[in-house]
Amino acid sequence: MTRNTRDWDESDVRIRPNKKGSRPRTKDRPAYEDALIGRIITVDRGRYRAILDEDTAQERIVIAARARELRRNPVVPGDFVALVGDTSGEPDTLARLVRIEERSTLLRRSADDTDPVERVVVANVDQLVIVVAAANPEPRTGFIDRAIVAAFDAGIRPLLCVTKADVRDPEPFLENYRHLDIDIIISRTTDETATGIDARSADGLSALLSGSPVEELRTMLAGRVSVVIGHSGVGKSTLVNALTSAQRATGNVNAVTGRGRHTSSSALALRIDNAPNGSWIIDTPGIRSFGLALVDPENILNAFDDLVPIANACARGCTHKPSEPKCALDAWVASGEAGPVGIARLDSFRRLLGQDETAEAKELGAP
Ligand SMILES: Nc1nc2c(ncn2[C@@H]2O[C@H](COP(=O)(O)OP(=O)(O)OP(=O)(O)O)[C@@H](O)[C@H]2O)c(=O)[nH]1
Repeated sequence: MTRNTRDWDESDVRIRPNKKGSRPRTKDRPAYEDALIGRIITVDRGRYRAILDEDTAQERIVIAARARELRRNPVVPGDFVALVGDTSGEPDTLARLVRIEERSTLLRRSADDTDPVERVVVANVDQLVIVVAAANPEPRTGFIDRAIVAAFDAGIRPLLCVTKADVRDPEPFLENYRHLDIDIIISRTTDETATGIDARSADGLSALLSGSPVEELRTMLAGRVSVVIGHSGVGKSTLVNALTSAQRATGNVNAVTGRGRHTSSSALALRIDNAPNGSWIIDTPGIRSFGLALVDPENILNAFDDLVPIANACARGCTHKPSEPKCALDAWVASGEAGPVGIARLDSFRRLLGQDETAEAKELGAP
């Protein structure tokens, strides 16, 4: 006779001693209905740091280990997870992570030469902040396009943040993005000490960032969870520090993560200062690529709401690429109804569609 699963606790997980059959059977797993739900902020060598009772007086960081039955399931920053056992967050305690809640979005890093496995990077993010420098290092449209495709495909809103506009005018290269519906923030350093935001970079030096672009970005990130990507040296750390500085100044970052940021090699969720509850930014050191192998063209098309009704006339299975003999988007241009803006939008759409064509295009850093 089966017991009511409500009576079960974690000790009811049946672990069979047999080597081959050590995973508990699905039907025997308890539901953990009394588990607490937390947000994963970072993962470090098999230990998961979750924030519990967020934005309440009981808020605490709990360190957890993954339950045996989840060992094949990646848990990443941004995940909401169910925790049982000691969830006090007291020093030297360890909770047990027993379930990953359903994810609203998921970003994957593509396989590359050194790592053949496609890995999950972050979960449940609303926005992808793509940071590029106007110069030093040079901006690469390939990198940006692939990141935009990855975001559209995952149902995440992309934002483009151009740094170092004090070094070079970014407008000529931004022409490539004016026909996409994405917000662009242009950041620069300033001499105005009264309005500038002093932010430390990854190398420990300070840069005085012009205040208004940082505030514009802060507004766009308000109340949302965003992930930030960019090549080394573009000023990503400087920007993230400008948005999360109060935590660092008060030393909370170390309390939260247990280590200094520059030693961090995994993604890390940080709370944005002077922003409403639930405003988080996830920094992704060293992550330069996203999986584009299985991009669905319809997901890209959906980001171009003016093209959707036109493309509805296409035959089923039309990829909308220029090679399609009867794509309704070509007929629209030929009829003269598209106009110059429509033509530019179609060009942008097709440029993004082309991003999944070659194997090396999977690597965001490819020139
Ligand atoms: N001129 C100028 N320099 C900037 C700007 N933003 C950042 N920098 C400088 O660019 C350098 C690199 O900045 P970081 O923030 O460390 O760059 P990063 O992208 O985090 O680099 P990694 O940590 O290597 O990934 C630092 O010396 C910054 O002070 C800017 O808007 N203008």
